Amino acid sequence: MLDDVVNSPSSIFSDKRKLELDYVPSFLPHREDKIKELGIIFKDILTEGYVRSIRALALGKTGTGKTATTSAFEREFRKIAEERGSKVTMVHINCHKQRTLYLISLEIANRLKLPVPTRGLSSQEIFKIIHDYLDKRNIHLILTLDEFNQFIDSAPQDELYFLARIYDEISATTKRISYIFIVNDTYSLYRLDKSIKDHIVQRIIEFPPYSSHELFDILKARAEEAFVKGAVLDETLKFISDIYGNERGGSGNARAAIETLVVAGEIAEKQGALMVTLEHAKEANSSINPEIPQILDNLMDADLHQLLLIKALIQLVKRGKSEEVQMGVLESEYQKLCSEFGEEPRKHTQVYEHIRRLRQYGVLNTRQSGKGMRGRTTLISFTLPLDQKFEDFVDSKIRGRMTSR
Ligand SMILES: Nc1ncnc2c1ncn2[C@@H]1O[C@H](COP(=O)(O)OP(=O)(O)OP(=O)(O)O)[C@@H](O)[C@H]1O
Repeated sequence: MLDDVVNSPSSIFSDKRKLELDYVPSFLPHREDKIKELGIIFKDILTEGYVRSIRALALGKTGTGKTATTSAFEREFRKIAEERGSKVTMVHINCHKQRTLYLISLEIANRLKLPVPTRGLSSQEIFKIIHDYLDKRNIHLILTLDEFNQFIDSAPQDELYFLARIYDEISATTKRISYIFIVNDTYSLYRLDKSIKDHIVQRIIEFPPYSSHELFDILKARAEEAFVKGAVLDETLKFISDIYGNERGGSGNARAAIETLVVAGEIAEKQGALMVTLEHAKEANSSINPEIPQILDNLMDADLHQLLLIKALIQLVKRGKSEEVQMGVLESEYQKLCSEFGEEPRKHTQVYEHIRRLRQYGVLNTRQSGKGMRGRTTLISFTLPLDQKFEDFVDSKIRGRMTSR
């Protein structure tokens, strides 16, 4: 153990990349059964002559391992297919990034290295080209659509219809495209028309929030990969997993737990300590997790523009007399803030969508103004008390988003 400590360039971290959010470890504690479930659902695709399109729905709250698990499944399934000589390819798309059917279709073509003209074709036509390509080469595609609720919430009905009922549009003997839809709340699904829902909600794999002991195992495995051997005490991991453990009122979010561990490690490193102790974890927790753990937890993933909207609201509330701010006022403050940060402000509909999302996260309240005000307008306020810690938290997240570009 001393060898490791002395020879490592950092006395704390041995490989910090292993703590990055998009890193998928080779072993996922408490999710191996979900990988198996996916394997059972998709195994028929490996059989020569299989003609059907399979649909699985991964459902669970934020940080419950949906992305990591489906990515691990894709990696393992690809390997098995290769060993068996079956032609299966996987494309994992985040609907938060590829927000329209057109962008999704282009991204699939791009990942398959399929040249398609970027102008002049509709998304439906691009899908047809993709299907022909798969057909000619006898390939099955498993398309994972991550954060699919974003697509449900923003896509026009006809695009949703096309995606879900693709084989009404493309006539094919062998249905080459199967899906994994990833969704973090059922609210969007309930709103779907039955004619679409039945093609999406077929086989559901649930991802429950993690309990404390599950989070402990996740953190332990991750600490072994990313930290110098013995640098993180078990009591440190236990403290963090108890904060987020679902049965103790926490969110059961592994992302937030890992992020707390990273900050604790950084504090320890800055202090020149050889170990990440309970005190470091406590300090990390209070710096990133003040009074309202669940809300801040949700904000861990917030988009830069959601954070800028929050900052704009903070400024207005601090400046103004009222806790509630009109939508239009917030929007123009946000636009000013964007120009200070050199960011292109988002359009009204997207701003609206961000506000809706922040309301879902529990950060904001919205209500329609009563009769007293000219016309009806949306009034927006914070659900949590404004304090310096919260402001600092938002500022640090904005800095983080700006520097990670
Ligand atoms: N069982 C697990 N073992 C190891 N790491 C995990 C596990 N579950 C989640 N993680 C890690 O926690 C973080 C969040 O997980 P992931 O992104 O898969 O969650 P998610 O359910 O897709 O969340 P969201 O709905 O917010 O996208 C990632 O860094 C992931 O590697």
